[in-house]
Amino acid sequence: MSSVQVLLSRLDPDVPLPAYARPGDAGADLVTTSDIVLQPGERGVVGTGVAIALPPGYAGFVHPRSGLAARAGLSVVNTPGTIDAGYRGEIKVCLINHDPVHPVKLARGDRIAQLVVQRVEHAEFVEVAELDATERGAGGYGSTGGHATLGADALAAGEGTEKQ
Ligand SMILES: O=c1ccn([C@H]2C[C@H](O)[C@@H](COP(=O)(O)OP(=O)(O)OP(=O)(O)O)O2)c(=O)[nH]1
Ligand SMILES: [Mg+2]
Repeated sequence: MSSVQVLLSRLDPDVPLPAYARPGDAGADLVTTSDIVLQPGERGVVGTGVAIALPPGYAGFVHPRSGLAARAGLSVVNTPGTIDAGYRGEIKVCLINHDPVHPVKLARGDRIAQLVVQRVEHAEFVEVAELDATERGAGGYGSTGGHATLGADALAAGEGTEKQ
């Protein structure tokens, strides 16, 4: 995998640097600097103890970890969180407990999210009178079918499709 050098400042001297758990991993794990308990449905912002300077043309995206999501219902509210190249503050993570019953207990140093660094482009928005025609057109939000979790009654009632 190609790599890009990203300057980093540790705001909390005891936290580990973001690290890729395996050589081909896309995300470098981030840890929480604080202990936190999230009740069912509760959210909370935690620090990661690091600030970075991404080169221009790059952005960081804070993704949830799938293991914690599946086992505990833990996710990131604004997934993926966007870290702008110009941002020099501490990377923070807005966690949420989606489990309907059990609290999620996290301890300082736990790996709670992962940072994916990607190249990004700025769009040059060019206004035109009409857009070109495509096969998809304006069809979206399930226009191709595949409502696996919706029953026939719900589909007949139009649930899961855009309301006009
Ligand atoms: O999960 C996240 C998301 C964002 N940020 C920081 C870095 C990012 O560059 C900045 C702004 O994020 P965003 O643009 O998503 O938030 P906003 O609500 O639009 O704030 P702003 O008005 O500062 O852009 O906040 C984080 O630390 N963690
Ligand atoms: Mg913003």
